[in-house]
Amino acid sequence: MNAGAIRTRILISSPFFRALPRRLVSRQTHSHACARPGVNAFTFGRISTTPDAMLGRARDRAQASGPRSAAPSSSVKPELAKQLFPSSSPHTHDGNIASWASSSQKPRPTVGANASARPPSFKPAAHDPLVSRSNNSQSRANSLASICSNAGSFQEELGTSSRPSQPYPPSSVYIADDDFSDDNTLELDYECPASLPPPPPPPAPKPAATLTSAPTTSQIPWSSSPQGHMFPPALPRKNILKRFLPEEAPPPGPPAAKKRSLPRRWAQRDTDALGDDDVQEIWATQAPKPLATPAPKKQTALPWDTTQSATKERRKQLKNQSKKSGVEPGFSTEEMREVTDEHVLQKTKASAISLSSEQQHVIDLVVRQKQSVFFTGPAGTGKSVLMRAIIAELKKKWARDPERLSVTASTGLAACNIGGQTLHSFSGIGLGKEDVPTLVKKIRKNAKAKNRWLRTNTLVIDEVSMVDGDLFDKLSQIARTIRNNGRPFGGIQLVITGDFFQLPPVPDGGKKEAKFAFDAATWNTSIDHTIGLTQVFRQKDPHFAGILNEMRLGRISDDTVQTFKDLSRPLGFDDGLSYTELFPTRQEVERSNESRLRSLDGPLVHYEAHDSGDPSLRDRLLANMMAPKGLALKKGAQVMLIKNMDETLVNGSLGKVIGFMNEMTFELWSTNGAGEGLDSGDEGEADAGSKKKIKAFSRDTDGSKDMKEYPIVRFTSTDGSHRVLLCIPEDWKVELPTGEVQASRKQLPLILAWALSIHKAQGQTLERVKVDLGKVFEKGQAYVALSRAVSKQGLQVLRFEKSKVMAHPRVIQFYNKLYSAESAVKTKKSPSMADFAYKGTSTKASKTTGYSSTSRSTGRRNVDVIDLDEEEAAMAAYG
Ligand SMILES: Nc1ncnc2c1ncn2[C@@H]1O[C@H](COP(=O)(O)OP(=O)(O)OP(=O)(O)O)[C@@H](O)[C@H]1O
Repeated sequence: MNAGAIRTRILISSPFFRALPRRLVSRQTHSHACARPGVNAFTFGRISTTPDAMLGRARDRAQASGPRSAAPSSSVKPELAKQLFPSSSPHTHDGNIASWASSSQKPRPTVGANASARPPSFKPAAHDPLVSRSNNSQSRANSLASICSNAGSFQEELGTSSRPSQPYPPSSVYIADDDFSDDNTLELDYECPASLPPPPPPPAPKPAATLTSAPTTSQIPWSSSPQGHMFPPALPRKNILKRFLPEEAPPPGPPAAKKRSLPRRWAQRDTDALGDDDVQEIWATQAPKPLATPAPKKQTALPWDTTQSATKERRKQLKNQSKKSGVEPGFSTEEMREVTDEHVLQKTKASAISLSSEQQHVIDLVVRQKQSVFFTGPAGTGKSVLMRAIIAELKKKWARDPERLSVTASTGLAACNIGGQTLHSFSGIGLGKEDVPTLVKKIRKNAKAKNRWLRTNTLVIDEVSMVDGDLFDKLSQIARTIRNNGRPFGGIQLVITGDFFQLPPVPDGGKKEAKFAFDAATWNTSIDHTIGLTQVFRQKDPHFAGILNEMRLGRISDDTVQTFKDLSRPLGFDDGLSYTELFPTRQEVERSNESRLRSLDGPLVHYEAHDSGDPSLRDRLLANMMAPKGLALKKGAQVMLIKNMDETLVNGSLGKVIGFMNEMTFELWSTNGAGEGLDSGDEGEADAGSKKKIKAFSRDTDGSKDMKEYPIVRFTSTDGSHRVLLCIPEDWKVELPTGEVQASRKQLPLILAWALSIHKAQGQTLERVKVDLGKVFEKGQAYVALSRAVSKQGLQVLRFEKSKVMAHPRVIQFYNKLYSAESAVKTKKSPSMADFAYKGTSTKASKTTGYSSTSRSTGRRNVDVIDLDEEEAAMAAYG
């Protein structure tokens, strides 16, 4: 049976099929009938003429046809029911998305009509989407509304759990001729096993076992060697074989088995996917010493590996090598040695992040359980780290179909941080001021935007606190209309993060106050789970984390006020590195950076960005880019890295410009010990002396290298060690999910970093920060500013006033209701809440943040809610 046949059967025997519109059924079956005449063609041909009645029979037949055909059905059914047909319609709307669609739609059959024509054999079961949808929708809407919308409605929600089912609203979904031009979106991410790629061959013997046993004897013939011998020899194998020619074999007797670690590439790869290169690498690594040439130094790509990825990897290594071994002109020999010493790199590489259990729980919900999730939590709880991990997982999942994942954020800067695009750009709505029918028409005219809506399975939205509630509703309705799917966001899985206590949406001209996303009518029905992250990673000091948390809630004690006032003392560090200043307004920022740059001696060096892309789009797309169009630097300038280089040199690392060199001179510095003879403390002379040498050297070169001078920056990396980097231009791209580049900018990965706006600093972690709260104008702004700091020791606060600490009452109410729901759940012990609730505990979290950590679910659709402790609840209740 081919894949198509199996797929069709599963559709028939699943609840999904019952909800398929008539025309789609006919189309699916028709194509199948054409492909496979005979029994199937007959069956499906009949279905295509009288669908509903035939569906029942087909399903019965499929079920009766034996365990083989029934198995996929039963295993798929609940999953599909859960994923495809949860409650959908926003309670503020009648569910008739036709009213949102363009007026040019033709009369169409409706799902409602199909539902009413269902034969008795389709009596709604617990998982029948056509019935439970209405039921779920109602109870879930109530449940969620009770949590987030109505002050006293939680009790009501508990009381409504036994409400009778309500019929599905009739005639609610219209189908346009081209609405199923992309039928496979309807399958979402389910594929029947037979349509998947063939299963991998049985696992190869464990590499560890193979590899450790190999060197113990020199007489391993090819036939008993690892499965690499199965592969046809390639040219370079000559070298490998040479090592194992009998005459070159070591003398008989077991040579001392040397403990060898696995090559990294081996460890990362599937053992059953060994290629020629792997064989070579394994042999190279395994070759006993006396046999042949010494084992080559550990490489991740061999010279003869000319695959694109290997070449890219090698280039990257070379680039990193030259960067990492850089020596700072003007530093003493000892300091230079310290910088170039390999141990610095070794040490820094050890500090990789491992996700906490609550972070992993969210990954599980999103990636494995395919739930729509909103995860929130105070500043520094690792929301961005988690989001990046989720994106990485989802990218792996959709490696073959990358358009299924769309990564967006509310602002350009936030989007850059996660390698995505703005929500506006993704949706193709421009500024999005028009009403939904107009926006839908606009998108339908834009094939790319329409395709994005149709192809997306998972939509990531970062920094949701800055997404306007009306925009959220519009997007949900647009998705439902364009995808012709009445579920929230047209069935797209949402992965949303942000902290509503941080910066709110920027209100547009007409509106007095911004509307939060959680105030959107469709918010509750769009989110399956709300998870509260509780473990603060940024601040290690529990007291500091605690007072920041007070600020977050806008309720600070007198002691806390005093603590912040005491932080007005100047910051003093003796390593020459200054602090970052944060200001509420952009003017203050520019003024500060310019004056600090002016105050430095020495010539100004300008770096103009090289932009490319469609000129009509380019400037707008690149306007929000962190990398500036023009950058002026001087020796001694304080800069911030705006791109991740490796584990310890990351976006946000602070550094100081210590000189300017071209790539050639920098290489010479690092490889030829160009720092010899430099006296520490005499940077000027050192520079001059070394440049003389370098000039002489560069005359001998063929001029193929870029001789432009770039800044050499001495960074303090995340583990506190110093790293020196020649900062050469990097690329920033604004691209579509397909990888098509819309605009790009080539610029140094640096910005002046004496001062930043608080809005730009959102999402950053700063070791040393001075905050001037004088002109704070926004709720959450003071909290965002102060919570960037890692410690009190690295924080200076100017013009702190209690009145500057403002939390939005609506936000307090929102979080407070999550708490109330949690309290109620604790009392009632709802049996269903355990289904998806986060069960891990985090004692560390309660120690460091004063939070208790479990999150619970409150209803059939399981909404996890944040569990606040008494103190916080008391504070939150104030709102
Ligand atoms: N699991 C983890 N283990 C160790 N460190 C972590 C972990 N998760 C996050 N961090 C660190 O905590 C700091 C804050 O993380 P992150 O910026 O993701 O927090 P956030 O919740 O997004 O903060 P904000 O709301 O302020 O943007 C970073 O320095 C990050 O490296």
